[in-house]
Amino acid sequence: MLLLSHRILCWRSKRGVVYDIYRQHGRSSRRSFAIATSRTYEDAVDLLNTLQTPFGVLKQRRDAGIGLDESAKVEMRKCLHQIGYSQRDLDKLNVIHVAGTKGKGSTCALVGSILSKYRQSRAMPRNVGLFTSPHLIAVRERIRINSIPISKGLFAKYFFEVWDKLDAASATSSDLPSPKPVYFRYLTLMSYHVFLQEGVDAAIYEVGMGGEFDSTNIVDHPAVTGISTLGIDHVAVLGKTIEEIAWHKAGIQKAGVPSFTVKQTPAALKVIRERAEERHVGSLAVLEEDPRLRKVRVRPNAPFQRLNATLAVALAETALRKLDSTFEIPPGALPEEFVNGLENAVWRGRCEVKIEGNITWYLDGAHTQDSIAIAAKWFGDESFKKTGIRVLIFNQQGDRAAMELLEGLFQAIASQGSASFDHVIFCPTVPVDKVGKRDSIIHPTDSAAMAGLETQKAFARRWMELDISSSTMIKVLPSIEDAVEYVRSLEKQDDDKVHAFITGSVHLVGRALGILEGVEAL
Ligand SMILES: Nc1ncnc2c1ncn2[C@@H]1O[C@H](COP(=O)(O)OP(=O)(O)OP(=O)(O)O)[C@@H](O)[C@H]1O
Ligand SMILES: [Mg+2]
Ligand SMILES: [Mg+2]
Repeated sequence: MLLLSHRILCWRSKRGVVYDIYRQHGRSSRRSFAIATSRTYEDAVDLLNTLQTPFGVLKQRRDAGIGLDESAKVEMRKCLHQIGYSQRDLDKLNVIHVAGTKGKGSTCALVGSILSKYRQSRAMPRNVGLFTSPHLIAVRERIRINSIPISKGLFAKYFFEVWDKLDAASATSSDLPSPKPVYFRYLTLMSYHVFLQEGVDAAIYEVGMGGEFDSTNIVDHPAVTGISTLGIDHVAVLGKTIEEIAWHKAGIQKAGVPSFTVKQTPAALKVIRERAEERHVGSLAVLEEDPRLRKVRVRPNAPFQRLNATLAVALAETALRKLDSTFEIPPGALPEEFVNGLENAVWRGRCEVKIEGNITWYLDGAHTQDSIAIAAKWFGDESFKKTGIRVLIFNQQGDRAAMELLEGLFQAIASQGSASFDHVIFCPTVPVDKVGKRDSIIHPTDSAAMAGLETQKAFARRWMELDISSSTMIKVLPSIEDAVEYVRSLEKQDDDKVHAFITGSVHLVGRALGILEGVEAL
């Protein structure tokens, strides 16, 4: 059913959930006015997807130069109260809060893995929560307990509990009905509910965007805060300079709370120090690579990952001391739990290698200039000395300077010598002719450009200009499924080794992993 008036757009989903979208002052907000008749995980994800901000609205905001402000935090605090918690309840979570341009998710996963080892050996913490973004395959990957994504059943239960509490608060309020928090805010709110209900006493939070105005930044007394490597990303929202970006990220530091960062450019570090002082943090330490990591096999064994591990060690140690004031690491080598935690941490889709017969898949979701250079170097180190056919699969359709990203990738590959790709494939992340999985529906993309594969065709033209000397086959394919099939057909034709590098977007890598493994979540 689809009813359309100039004020209200209303539709009924297959499962009988009715939604409406009110158009107010040119901006849309949503509110469910009928009770869902069915409340499965799928229903929850469908409802959650209605909270995504449409591409057009994002674009309008960007074009008008509207940046971030306090509003997300104001709304989050209000909603936290509406779902039955006080600010002080969040202190029970002993939050480990991580901001940064690159390495946030990896650092969070490393901390989670270390704490999980202590949970096994000493029952401290009792339960470890991990909130990260974006997800690779299923949205429930964003909320983990003891490293495992919460089940579909738990996701649905907590999703609808939050939904109902917000509806009830809205119904009893004398104010106009307030729209639900948007997608990321809703998930953040829900994560607090999940962790508090499930007895989590150490919760690791990856910032969504920036830090100062992020919806994760409403915890007044975290156990510790960490700022990973800073660089340039999200310039439309955070600013074009490293100082502006650092200002946002350094806004997670809190009064009386220890703060850690890693070595940064002097300009970034200056801002972090100023913000630490302004906030009266407990202490600020700027970490160089931890010498105790020399004997630890972090994966990949690259400087950037050892720096993430350095930060993770400091964050985990501080959190453990918060849980047990007598906790101390003996001088010298790292304790077994730290070593095992670091060596066995799993963070999918980042520098990941998968072998399938003669095909080796190299998957990395890098999508900034700095990280794509690192990913290209990693691929070169892993594959250039080996014989076989080399394939690149690339996409980037978010709010980024995608062409510069592609050029950066080309340069980073070219700078490693004469090896190059035999096949280069550009494809959209969500197939244009197939219905995408509901977990991977991303509204903030330009659907018109996507339908015509305009972005991918432009990538192909640019690669052709850059790659003048080579005999590379350049292709635009309608979906990542087709790209995977294409690579598999190469293996069949030549019976040769194939090295396939998939990069440029976390969403692309996630979808590829879903196809390769046929799983619903990672
Ligand atoms: N410290 C680092 N410095 C530079 N690049 C890094 C660093 N850590 C990781 N990377 C690169 O960035 C990619 C993404 O890493 P990760 O998921 O940890 O970052 P993130 O900050 O969570 O990024 P996102 O913006 O996707 O949330 C990795 O696959 C790797 O290529
Ligand atoms: Mg990011
Ligand atoms: Mg991340």
